[in-house]
Amino acid sequence: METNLSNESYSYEPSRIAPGNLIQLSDRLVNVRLRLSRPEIVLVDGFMTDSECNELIGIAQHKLSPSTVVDLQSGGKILHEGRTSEGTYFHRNENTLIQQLELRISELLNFPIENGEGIQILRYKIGEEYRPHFDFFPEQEPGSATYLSQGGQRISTLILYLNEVEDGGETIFPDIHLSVIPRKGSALYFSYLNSLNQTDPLTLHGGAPVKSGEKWIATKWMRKNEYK
Ligand SMILES: O=C(O)CCC(=O)C(=O)O
Ligand SMILES: [Fe+2]
Repeated sequence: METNLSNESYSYEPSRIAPGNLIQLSDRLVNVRLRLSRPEIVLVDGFMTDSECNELIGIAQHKLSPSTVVDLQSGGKILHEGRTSEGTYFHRNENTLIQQLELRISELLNFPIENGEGIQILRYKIGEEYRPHFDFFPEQEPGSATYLSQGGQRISTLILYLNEVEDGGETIFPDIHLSVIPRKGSALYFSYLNSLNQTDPLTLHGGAPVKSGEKWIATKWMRKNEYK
């Protein structure tokens, strides 16, 4: 008799990301550096050039404000001690660089641009962090309803590292004991919603406190349906 010792409830499905060590996108060749299948995590190098990273930081740095989290009761955005970065958003298509990145992301993920939220930029200074959390919305909480009404549940996250962090600032997955060290131009993908609408609890993750230097990232969340 087969016994499910792992106590797993999430059913894993084939990756959307192409196989192989190198992936040719229409404007870049990117190198896959790590693939994990449970949970699904893919790390690629060379997703952005240094000058694209610098340009993105340059246009974001003047419009940062303190990061918020969703209040699960009201659906409003609130400040929270677990998330101490500053950030900003770009609308889809907001400028040429954003447009190019959105096309590249959509090609890497084999998923429609229209399902993407606007790119979020975050800056963490020394001591700032984002404590472990899920990027999907808890379906049973009243505060999730407004978010879920704009394109449905999130299915995946792509984090773009825009600079090198002198020390600290890893993206951590505590339940699988994984830390990813930021590298300028690299992209970290993880997915957590399958076609059965199950969400993967192993994708609990956070941004560890920066110990030295600054950390800049851009984040693209994909929704199940078109995001409006
Ligand atoms: O800072 C990180 O590495 C993680 C960021 C993150 O989890 C998020 O933006 O949702
Ligand atoms: Fe997150």
